Amino acid sequence: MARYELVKRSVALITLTNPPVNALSSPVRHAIAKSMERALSDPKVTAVVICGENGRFCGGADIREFAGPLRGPPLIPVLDAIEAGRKPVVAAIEGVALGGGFELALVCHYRIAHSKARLGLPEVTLGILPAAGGSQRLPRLIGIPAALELITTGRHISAQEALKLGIVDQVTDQNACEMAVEFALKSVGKPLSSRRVSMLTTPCPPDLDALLEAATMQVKKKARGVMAPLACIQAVRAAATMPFSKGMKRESELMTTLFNSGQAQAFQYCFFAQRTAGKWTLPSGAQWNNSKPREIRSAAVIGLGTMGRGIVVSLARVGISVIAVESEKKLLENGRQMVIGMLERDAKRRGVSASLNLLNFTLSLQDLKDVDLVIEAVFEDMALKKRVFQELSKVCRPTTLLCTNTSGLDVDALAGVTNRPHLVAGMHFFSPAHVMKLLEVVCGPRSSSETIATAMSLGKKMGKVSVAVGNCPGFVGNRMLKPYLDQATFLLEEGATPEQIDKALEDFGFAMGVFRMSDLAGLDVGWRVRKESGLTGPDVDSKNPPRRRQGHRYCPIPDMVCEQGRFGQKTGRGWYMYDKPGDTNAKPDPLIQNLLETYRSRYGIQPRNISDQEIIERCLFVLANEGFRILEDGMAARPEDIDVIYLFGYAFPRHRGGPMFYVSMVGLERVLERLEYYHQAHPDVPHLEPSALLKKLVACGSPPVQKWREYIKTMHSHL
Ligand SMILES: CC/C=C\C/C=C/C(=O)SCCNC(=O)CCNC(=O)[C@H](O)C(C)(C)COP(=O)(O)OP(=O)(O)OC[C@H]1O[C@@H](n2cnc3c(N)ncnc32)[C@H](O)[C@@H]1OP(=O)(O)O
Repeated sequence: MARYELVKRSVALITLTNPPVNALSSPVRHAIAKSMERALSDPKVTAVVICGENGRFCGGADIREFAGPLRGPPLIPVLDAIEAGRKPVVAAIEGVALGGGFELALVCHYRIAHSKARLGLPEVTLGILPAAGGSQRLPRLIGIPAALELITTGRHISAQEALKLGIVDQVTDQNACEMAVEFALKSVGKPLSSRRVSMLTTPCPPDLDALLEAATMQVKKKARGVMAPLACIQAVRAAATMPFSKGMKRESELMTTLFNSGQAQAFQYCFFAQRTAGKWTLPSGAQWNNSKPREIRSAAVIGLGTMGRGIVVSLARVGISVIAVESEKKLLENGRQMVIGMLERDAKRRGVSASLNLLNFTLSLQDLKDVDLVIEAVFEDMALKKRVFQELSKVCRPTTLLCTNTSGLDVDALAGVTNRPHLVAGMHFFSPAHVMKLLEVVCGPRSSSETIATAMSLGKKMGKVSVAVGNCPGFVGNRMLKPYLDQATFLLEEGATPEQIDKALEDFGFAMGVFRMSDLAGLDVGWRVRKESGLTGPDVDSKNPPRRRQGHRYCPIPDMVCEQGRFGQKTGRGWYMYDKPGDTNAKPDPLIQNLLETYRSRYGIQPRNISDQEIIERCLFVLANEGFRILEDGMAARPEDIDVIYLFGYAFPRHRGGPMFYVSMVGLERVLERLEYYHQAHPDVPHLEPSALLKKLVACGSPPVQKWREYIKTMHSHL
């Protein structure tokens, strides 16, 4: 777990050997401690260099170990012994020095970094704080403001920035390890006391309180209800106001609180869920590690609406040449200007030049004959999409992959109109497509493993978190959204207000409640879908009771809101009112209150007081209940995939881990009991009926979420 060798006759070289990221697992900590003892006690050794195998210094503590009791030597004494040693120790930082890896570097007396290395204290993103002395040493080394920013955001910095901040002593383009050995030899005999960061006095700004207060306000606004950034601020305050040993004690207390909060578990689950999601499998046995993706050099995007424009930008900024297609000259010109503007702004923000030379705009599908892949992003209209796919089938060379950005239509029906159904898949981006990280890759029953591998790999290249899902109406994300939205509107009927429901969801951790979010997204989109599905509009059977459709409870209030031309922020009116169209400041609207009151009295509904608990339970338990059905149906391979979709596509609060993790933390038995209760109260809402999988998991003793897969019948898998 760490190699020990003597180089240049007097330098002990300790190499961490724990692939893939040289995490500080128990055997690694043990090996470091033993190697340091050996180096310090060997009279031949005059200096020490610590580096990591395979060009990676260290990715930090082994996060998997956090799930169990501490085994092996604790990290802090191992690090303290390095700093206290009487021989100079140099960290040779290549690749990454993150979390505990960065803290390891901070106890070394000197730090040499390769120019491509990245450093950071990302613990806050795992729901914890840098608790191996990082929160106490970094402020001493670089001052409060800079340390506060790095510790509360978890941002990774480049070697150059680290040099500027005074974190590293030298940056090199050459072999950092060899440079560190040379550096170590030159350091022999020099006094070490000023190199021990724990001995430094924290440079304390006169406006410390104001600075910490401002940071507190900022993190409270940015990460509602999240404890870790607040604990980080308290730890930094300790570094500014306490001696090192007392600060370490405070750091440890804060860490214990975070560890016992449940939030740390949720964040760490998210870390692994995100990585698990990339490991897709198809029923054929093809999977992520045995299927080769094609290289995509050129692509076409059909339709330059909001989605199409974002997709063009996502492709072009990773170096893929794109032909963008529109049906009319005016739309094409408008799309061209928007895309160029978006790419230029994006390039400016990233400090690179905009890749405008990769763009071509055309009105003719004939121009697509040589592209490697097409992404169709026209209106959600099956007949239109089928015409496009038929045309593409004729125009594109037989090997071109044909993908659709549909948000829920049948991908296999589109594959069926082409001459290459195996090369058809869904690539469902989320709006705005150049910003949102999620990509649902929809695997049709005829999609080949190469097609899926290519779509997944292209997603990764574009910086997306790609999740493979099955082909069912709404796929995973939007299929689950429907019952969630239904519950919100049923609660309105029963007596709640949009602002009450939003507040309950925002207190839970969502940045925006469901109605505020709908106003932002535009209410007309859902209205059009409901009209097309025959749920509202002139075609609705007049004999249908007004609050029932297709045999189930239906709430027509969203349709009534749209009928008044209230489409959300863009029209200045929606579930809320705004000072003018385009404004974002949502204010409760008495007209909506009136509409609800009139509606309730028209249907003889006696409004009742609805608790926040009921709002959360009905909205979120029904969301997870549909997630269980999706798992039963084999449309998602595992609960982690569903959670990743909700974290990255629907801004589910990360400190809750995603809907499936959340219900596992509430306790499946409790969730089952509450769903049974609500279903009894609302028997005409089938989504409230507990799913068979939920019942099965409860009957099997409510195993942890990571084990649910074992209880899902694989014969149903569509993935
Ligand atoms: C009392 C003292 C207590 C605590 C103090 C210290 C706390 C910490 O150090 S917490 C850990 C802080 N470190 C991190 O947050 C870094 C996490 N890792 C990453 O950001 C990335 O993995 C990377 C930038 C280091 C590499 O990225 P990439 O090349 O894209 O690889 P992957 O992310 O796919 O990771 C590959 C593989 O490694 C696993 N892994 C990565 N880091 C850790 C880790 N710190 N502990 C355990 N495992 C780790 C990752 O899960 C992947 O494996 P799987 O595919 O099997 O999941």
